[in-house]
Parts: sequence; C-alpha cells; structure tokens
Amino acid sequence: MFDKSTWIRLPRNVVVGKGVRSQFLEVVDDLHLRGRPLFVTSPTPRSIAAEPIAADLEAAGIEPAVVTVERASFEAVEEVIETAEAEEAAYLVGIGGGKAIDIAKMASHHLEMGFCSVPTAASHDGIVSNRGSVPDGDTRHSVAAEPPLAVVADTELLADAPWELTTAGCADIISNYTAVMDWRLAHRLKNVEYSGFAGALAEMTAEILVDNADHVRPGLEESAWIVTKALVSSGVAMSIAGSSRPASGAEHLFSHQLDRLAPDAALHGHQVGVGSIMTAYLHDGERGLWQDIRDALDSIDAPTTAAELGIDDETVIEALTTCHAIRDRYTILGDGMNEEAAREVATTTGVIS
Ligand SMILES: NC(=O)C1=CN([C@@H]2O[C@H](COP(=O)(O)OP(=O)(O)OC[C@H]3O[C@@H](n4cnc5c(N)ncnc54)[C@H](OP(=O)(O)O)[C@@H]3O)[C@@H](O)[C@H]2O)C=CC1
Ligand SMILES: O=C(CO)COP(=O)(O)O
Ligand SMILES: [Zn+2]
Repeated sequence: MFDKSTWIRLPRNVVVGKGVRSQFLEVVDDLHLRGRPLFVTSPTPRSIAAEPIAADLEAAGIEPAVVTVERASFEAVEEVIETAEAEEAAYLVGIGGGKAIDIAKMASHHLEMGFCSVPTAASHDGIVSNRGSVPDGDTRHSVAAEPPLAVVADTELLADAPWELTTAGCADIISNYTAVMDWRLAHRLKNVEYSGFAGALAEMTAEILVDNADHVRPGLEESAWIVTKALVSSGVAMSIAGSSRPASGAEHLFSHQLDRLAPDAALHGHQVGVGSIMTAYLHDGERGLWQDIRDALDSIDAPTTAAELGIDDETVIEALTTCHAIRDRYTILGDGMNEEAAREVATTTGVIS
C-alpha cells in the first residue's frame, strides 16, 4: 500500500535584483505580516543593511527591534528567542551572512513566527533552506528550521560585498557534486531515503554555475545575480529533500571539523570546496572529477589548497581522519580514513604539499 506523504516548505516571495532592499516593506505587506519585526543581524551587515532597512520602516511608522549576534550557536538562538519575546516581535528577519540567517530561522521555528531572509553576502546556500547548521561541542547539528516566507536579495549590495564571500558561495554550490554522490552512496549502502528530484536539482545547480563561471567576476552585479539564483536553487533542493543531504556530504563534515580545529581560519564555502576536491578523488579515483572540481574552483578564484585556506597541512590531515564522527551521516569516508590514506588523497590532489 502506498502511504507516503511529504511537506515541502518553500518561500512565497523570492525578490532578487538591483536595489530591492528598498522594497522590503512592500514584500512584507504582500505577505500580510503585521506588527514589529525583530532584525537578527551580525556586526557588518547591521551597518550596511539592517540600519538602512530599519530607517525605511521607521519612516513608515514601524520601529524594528534589532539584535546582533557574533557566532552561530545555540546560545545565540536562545538570546534571539528571549529578545523576540521581550520586544514583542511579530516576525523575524535574518539580515547578513549564513550565521545571522541560520540563527533567525532557528529562533523563528521555536517561536512559531514568520521569518524573512535578507542576505548581505552570496556566501552560502542557507538563504532559502529549511535547515539550520550549528556547532555543539564535538558535533555539528543540522536542525529543522523555519524556511523564509520571503527572500529579499539585493544584487547591488551583494556585488559590493568582498569578492571572497561570493567565491565562497560558488564553492558551496560546486560542492553539491560530491554531496549528491555521498547521498546516493548512503542510499545504496544504508538505505538512506533519497530524492531523485532534490539530487538532480542540486547537481544541475552546480552544473549551471560552472557553465556560467566566465560571467562570475569581481564587482559585476551580474555575478551576484547568477550566484544568488544558484544559492536559492540549492536551498530549494534542501527543502524538497527535507534535509541538507543534497548540499552537504563528506566535504561539509571536513569543513565543520576545520571550524573546530582552526576556528575562523577560512570561510565555510571555501573549506567545503577544498573538501570536495578530496572527496571527489575518493569517489572517482583518477577518472578526472576531482580535477574538474579543482579547475572550476580555481576559475572563480576560490581556494584549492590548504595554504590558500590559511590552514596548515597537519590540520587538514587531522580533519580528514576525524570528521566522519562529527555527525551520523554516512558518506564516502565510511567509518573513517587512516592517516596514510588521508595523506595520500590530500597530496595527490595537491591540497597539501
Ligand atoms: N542552513 C543552511 O542550509 C546552511 C548554513 N550555512 C552556515 O552559514 C555559515 C556560513 O555562512 P557565511 O556567510 O560564510 O558566514 P558569516 O555569516 O559568518 O559571514 C561571513 C563573514 O562575512 C561578513 N559579511 C557578511 N555580509 C557582508 C558584507 N555585505 N560586507 C562585508 N562583510 C560581510 C560577516 O561579517 P560579521 O562577522 O561582521 O558578521 C562575516 O565576517 C556557516 O555557519 C554555515 O554552517 C551554510 C550553508 C547552508
Ligand atoms: O552548509 C550546508 C549546505 O551547504 C548545510 O550544512 P550542514 O552540513 O550543517 O547540514
Ligand atoms: Zn555549505
């Protein structure tokens, strides 16, 4: 008997383009969101986006509350929940990079409140997804979170952000290739539920981005447009899957472990890109996928080596040999790599010298 059912929760308004941050009020009006919003932001996005949008709302008689978070953590989520309650917020708006948006969507989930996403960097594919990613001691959780009711992605703002944030977003997308390979492997070996639609969308998103790599150049608003649309598409794949599987495999485990071993050394997207070169080699051997991934990263100025990440070779080996244990997610790393194998993959792919 067929007894499957699913909920696919997606944003209603995805507004992308030049200057669209000035349409924020129109977007929330269209969603019939009323009352006082709480802006969840981080230090740099606060001054460049949260304050100007707050000024627009104030001119219309709405005074948003604002909370600034420094790190992605459960404590930060708790702080946002308390602020929302104290300020009697009616809905939440995440304004910033992955950190602020993740915290806002997790707090909204707990508060059962609407959430809007205003990215200030095209640096990660959590802009639209219904997942939050939080470190917790030795582990890293991917938790259910509120998908945004609306995304307001201003390409002018995104194009003005430091170029490395955009290349990080590209690398997060390119890593979908290996994430989907890991997901299929887990399906075959461990009977993990697999969605062909979500897997195909995540892969196709990476393919379109790589095909358009020549148009992804610093300072070009068109680059912000191409990358943001890919980030939205990848987030939709996660929402269809109901998990981060289409966009997060062993390369993400590697990055999450680097966050523990070398905090703040490199951007999330750059770390997963380098991880993807190595896990592609593990999946595909010498057949060429790892070189294609490395060349695609190189063509958009994303790091391809430990040195370019600013991380030493021994930390890469430690991350590779331990990251399988960071969460219960079966990948090509199986129950872990030994040190010799880790050195082999990292050296052959040129990640370490
Ligand atoms: N939920 C999901 O599905 C996903 C979640 N993620 C998560 O997202 C995070 C990674 O996202 P990322 O954006 O790299 O991290 P951050 O939010 O930490 O942003 C990276 C840096 O960019 C700065 N910044 C943001 N916008 C601008 C701007 N316009 N101009 C100048 N600087 C800016 C931030 O400043 P400041 O320090 O002042 O804030 C920060 O230093 C990770 O925690 C990752 O796990 C990633 C992918 C998917
Ligand atoms: O970064 C992600 C997708 O790009 C998702 O993060 P997780 O690995 O925490 O699920
Ligand atoms: Zn990611």
